Amino acid sequence: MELTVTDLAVSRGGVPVLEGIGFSLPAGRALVLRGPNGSGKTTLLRTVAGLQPAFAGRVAGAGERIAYAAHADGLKAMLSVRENLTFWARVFVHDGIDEALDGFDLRGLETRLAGTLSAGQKRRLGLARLVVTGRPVWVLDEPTVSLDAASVALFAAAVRRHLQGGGSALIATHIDLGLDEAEIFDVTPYRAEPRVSVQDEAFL
Ligand SMILES: Nc1ncnc2c1ncn2[C@@H]1O[C@H](COP(=O)(O)OP(=O)(O)OP(=O)(O)O)[C@@H](O)[C@H]1O
Repeated sequence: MELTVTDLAVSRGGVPVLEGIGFSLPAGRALVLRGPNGSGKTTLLRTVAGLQPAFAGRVAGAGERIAYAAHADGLKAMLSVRENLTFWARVFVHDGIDEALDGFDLRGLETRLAGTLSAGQKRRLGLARLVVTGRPVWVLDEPTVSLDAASVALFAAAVRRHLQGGGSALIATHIDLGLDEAEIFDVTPYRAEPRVSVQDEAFL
């Protein structure tokens, strides 16, 4: 089943941000959202994840198929790395804890409290959580913030495994992930149609 976005329009704080957005994301594929700051990438991801209402258009194939990872890592500071993954695996009634630990190089940190991790280590754990959700559509907002080059490569490899397993990924990022197989979708800043005044119309 593919994720399909059709003619989507979204406002934030009463101001139009996105209009006429459409794409489809089949199983096994990744789509990278590009666009300048403020163009609406986060807004689009939040709408796809069901966290932001649209005022027009349609999102199909999302809902409970989505695993959403935003800027905040959302970790339980007083649980260990393994306990965090176990917690989320139970919430999503899935497993994959060992795959998550191995995939994000977290074995050496398994017993550490999440609250004591460095920013990049927290990010790795936050992303490892995707694996234990078992959900097919990963929706990721700037997933590589705080990651060093080696961790970006781990992340790209995890996405690739997810795609090979029949999953898909929608990713907003400003950096090159090295995912050559990903398609690019440009989110262009919303521009209101220029209004033509009655006076101007006289000259048209
Ligand atoms: N709660 C809000 N109220 C009003 N405007 C908002 C709100 N949240 C976001 N916006 C505006 O919506 C527009 C799109 O924001 P969004 O965060 O989706 O952009 P982005 O492409 O993800 O940006 P960046 O690359 O900086 O992360 C921006 O102009 C932003 O200021």
